[in-house]
Amino acid sequence: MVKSKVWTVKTAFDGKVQTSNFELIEEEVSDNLKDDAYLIEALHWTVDPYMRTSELGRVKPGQCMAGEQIAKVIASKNSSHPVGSLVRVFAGWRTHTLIYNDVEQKVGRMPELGDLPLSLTLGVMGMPGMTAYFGFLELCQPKEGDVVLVNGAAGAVGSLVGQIAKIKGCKVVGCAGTDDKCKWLKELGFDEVFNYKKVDLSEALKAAAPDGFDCFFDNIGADFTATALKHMKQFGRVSICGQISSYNDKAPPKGEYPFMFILGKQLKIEGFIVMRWYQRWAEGEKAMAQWIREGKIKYKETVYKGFENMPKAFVGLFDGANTGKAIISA
Ligand SMILES: NC(=O)C1=CN([C@@H]2O[C@H](COP(=O)(O)OP(=O)(O)OC[C@H]3O[C@@H](n4cnc5c(N)ncnc54)[C@H](OP(=O)(O)O)[C@@H]3O)[C@@H](O)[C@H]2O)C=CC1
Ligand SMILES: CCCCC/C=C\CC(=O)/C=C/C=C/C=C\[C@@H](O)CCCC(=O)O
Repeated sequence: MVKSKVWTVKTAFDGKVQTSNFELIEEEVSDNLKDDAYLIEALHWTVDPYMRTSELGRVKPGQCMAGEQIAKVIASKNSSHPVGSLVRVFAGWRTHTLIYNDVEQKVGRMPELGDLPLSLTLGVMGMPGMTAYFGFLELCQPKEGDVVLVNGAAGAVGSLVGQIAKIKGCKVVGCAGTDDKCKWLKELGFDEVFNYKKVDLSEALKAAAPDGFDCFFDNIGADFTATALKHMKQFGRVSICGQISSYNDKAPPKGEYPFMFILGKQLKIEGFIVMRWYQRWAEGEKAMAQWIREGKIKYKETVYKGFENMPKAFVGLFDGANTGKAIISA
C-alpha cells in the first residue's frame, strides 16, 4: 500500500489564481496490480500557464489539478514499463499514480536525453521546447536578417524562441518584467531588450525596431498584442502562442480592434496548440539537444523543492516569479 498526496481543487477559480482553492489529501494506491498495470512515483512536476484556461486544463471542483510529470515506475505488471524505468505523463498534481491505460491516462513518449538532465523533459526537451521550436519556425518562417519580437521572453518558451531566432540569423527584440530578466536575455544574445513594466510600449518598440518587425511571437496577448501589431512590417508573420495576460480575467479583455492594421499591413496571423506537431516532436528534440550541446541554446529552471510547493510555483507564473521553466522536484 502506498500513500498518494494529491492536490485537488475545492471550488472554481474566480477571477484570479487562488491558492486557497487547493486541498492536500491522501489516498491509498494499491500495489495489488492487475495485468499490464504499473505504479509510478513522481520525480518532477511542471506548472504551465494553460492550467488556468478553460479548454485545455482547467479542472472542476474536487478533481485533481491538471499537469505533466516525470515519474519512476515502482511496481509493475507491464513489460513495456519495468520497475525503475521512467515515464512522462499528464497525471496531474499527484505523487503516486496507478497507470492501467497508457492512452487514456496520457502517457507520452520519452525523449532521447543522453547525458542531459531529466528535468529538461518538462522544459527545453518537452512541451515548452517544442512550442518554441514548431510554433516559431513553422508559423513565423523566419529568414536571415528578419527582425523578430518576442514577449514573455525570459520564460520557458520565450527564452527559447529568441535563441532559435538568433540561430536562424535574425535580429531579436525581447521584453520581460524585471531588469534581471532583461540582463539574462542580453547574455543569451538578444539584440535589444526592455522591461515592459518601465517603458511606453509603443516608444520602446519603435526604438528597438524603427523599420518594424517581420515576425512576432506572442506569449502575452490583449493590449500588448494590439500595440505590437501596429509595429509590424508589411506581410509580417505573427505566431499567437499564449494569452497569459488574460487567463485570469473574469470578462473578455476590452481594447482596440486591431483589424485595420492586420488588413493594411497584410499580416499573416495564426494561433496554434503545440500538440499539432506531436508526431514530429522527435525532430524538434533532436535539434534542441544538438543546440544545447553546441552551446547555442542555454536555459534556466526555477526549481521549487517539494510537492507542497506546487501552488506557490503555479501562482508564481502569473506574478513573474520564474525565469525559464518552473519545475517542482520531489
Ligand atoms: N500554444 C501552445 O501550444 C502553448 C502555449 N503556451 C503559452 O505560452 C506562454 C508562455 O508560456 P511559458 O513560457 O510556459 O510561461 P513562462 O515560463 O513564461 O511563465 C510566465 C511568464 O509570463 C510573464 N507574465 C505573466 N503574466 C503576465 C502579464 N499579465 N503580462 C505580461 N507578462 C506576464 C511573467 O514574466 P515577466 O516577469 O516577464 O512578466 C511570467 O514569468 C503562455 O501564454 C502559455 O500559455 C505554452 C505552451 C504551449
Ligand atoms: C479556446 C481556449 C484555448 C486556450 C489555449 C490556451 C493556452 C495555450 C497553452 O498554453 C497551450 C498549452 C498546450 C498544452 C499541451 C498539451 C495539452 O494536451 C495538455 C493536456 C492537459 C492535461 O491532460 O493535463
